[in-house]
Amino acid sequence: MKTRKIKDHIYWMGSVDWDSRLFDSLIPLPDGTSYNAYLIEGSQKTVLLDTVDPPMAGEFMAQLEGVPRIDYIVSHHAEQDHSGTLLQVLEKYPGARLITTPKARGMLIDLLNIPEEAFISVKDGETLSLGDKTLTFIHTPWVHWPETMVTYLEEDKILFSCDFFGSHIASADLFVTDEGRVFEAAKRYFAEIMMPFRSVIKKNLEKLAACEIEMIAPGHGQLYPRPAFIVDAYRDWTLGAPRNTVVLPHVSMHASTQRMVDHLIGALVDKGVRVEPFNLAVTDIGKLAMALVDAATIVVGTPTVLAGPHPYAAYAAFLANALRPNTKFLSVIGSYGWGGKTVEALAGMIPNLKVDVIDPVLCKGVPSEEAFNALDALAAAIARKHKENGFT
Ligand SMILES: Cc1cc2nc3c(=O)[nH]c(=O)nc-3n(C[C@H](O)[C@H](O)[C@H](O)COP(=O)(O)O)c2cc1C
Repeated sequence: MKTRKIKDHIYWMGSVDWDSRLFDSLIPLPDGTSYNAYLIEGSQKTVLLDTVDPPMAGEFMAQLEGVPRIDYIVSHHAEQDHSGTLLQVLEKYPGARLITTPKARGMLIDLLNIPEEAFISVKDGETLSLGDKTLTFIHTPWVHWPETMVTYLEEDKILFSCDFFGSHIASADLFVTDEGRVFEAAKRYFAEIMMPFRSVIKKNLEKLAACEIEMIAPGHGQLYPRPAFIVDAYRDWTLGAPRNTVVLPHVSMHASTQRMVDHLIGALVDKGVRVEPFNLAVTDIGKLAMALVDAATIVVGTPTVLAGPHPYAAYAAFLANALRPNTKFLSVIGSYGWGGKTVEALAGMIPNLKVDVIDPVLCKGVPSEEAFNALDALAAAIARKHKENGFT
């Protein structure tokens, strides 16, 4: 992809990664992603905002061939998908100074061996004049590492937000054209990357409310010409109450747990509770993460395997614990052959979740009438608790 003009003297640079299907060796990328860098030419100084993932360096450096001078490079975030090409850029522009938060300075030295003399550390709210354009650096810690910041371009009212408000989408459209599609991708991104830091993100959103923003230019995905769309979505994901929804990650080897899951889905639907089941043997964990953003209850469906939960169920519990959703209730259902500590093991895996545990439903072998009745009672208890809490 070539450099693209956003407005006079403001350009998108970077790389659209159409084919990547896994990020951080963990996160599924059904729609690829992009690594966005930006170039701003002021009347006196030129600044580059971020770089690209090292495998994309060739494409990025080719874009820089037409750029004779860079005075400053802003590194919003030390993670390599944005910072990984900094050394090459500094080599090409040895006079350029690298602008970061004080924390990012240390991290970039540790991660990339960037020489100390390249840095200028900026305070929260510090400004930099490019002549006719003014940049304000706003520290936004834990979006999603401790060192992160964003840049506000005052004259053009553009927020360069790096991972904040990002989405993993590869597209030839520079700007968001389909808000529905981007909503889904941005919610997935929020769930996987931002959700563990929900409370600090809330504070960072409040901080940004002071800026009049006409466009958001993130580090991944398309640019937002209507920023309210994504800012409102972030407010909802961080401030909103959980919904009247059960997320039901489950796995079954010989169909007994599966029959329990099927029964519970029907019982919950009868009681007016939405259900999002995820068969862990085939599921995309990004979809599971996304569903956790606003689910009031998690029910894990698992057989007992070697005295504990099936490893896929353990993985789902571990993931939910790491992502720290705002879930309020949790239960476990499943089949066993002779005995074990499935519930105790799962309960020990979720110390971060502030949930009330609703009585589990375990049954020996294939589910009996008694087990189905217990599942009906579980569905009724969930529906009652959701109603008592006003979850809609
Ligand atoms: C590899 C393996 C290990 C198992 N380990 C246990 C166990 O430790 N304790 C137990 O009660 N049942 C154990 N079982 C039996 C299953 O829990 C039992 O067959 C259950 O009904 C399977 O549920 P499913 O049909 O949903 O897969 C094991 C089964 C398999 C295949």
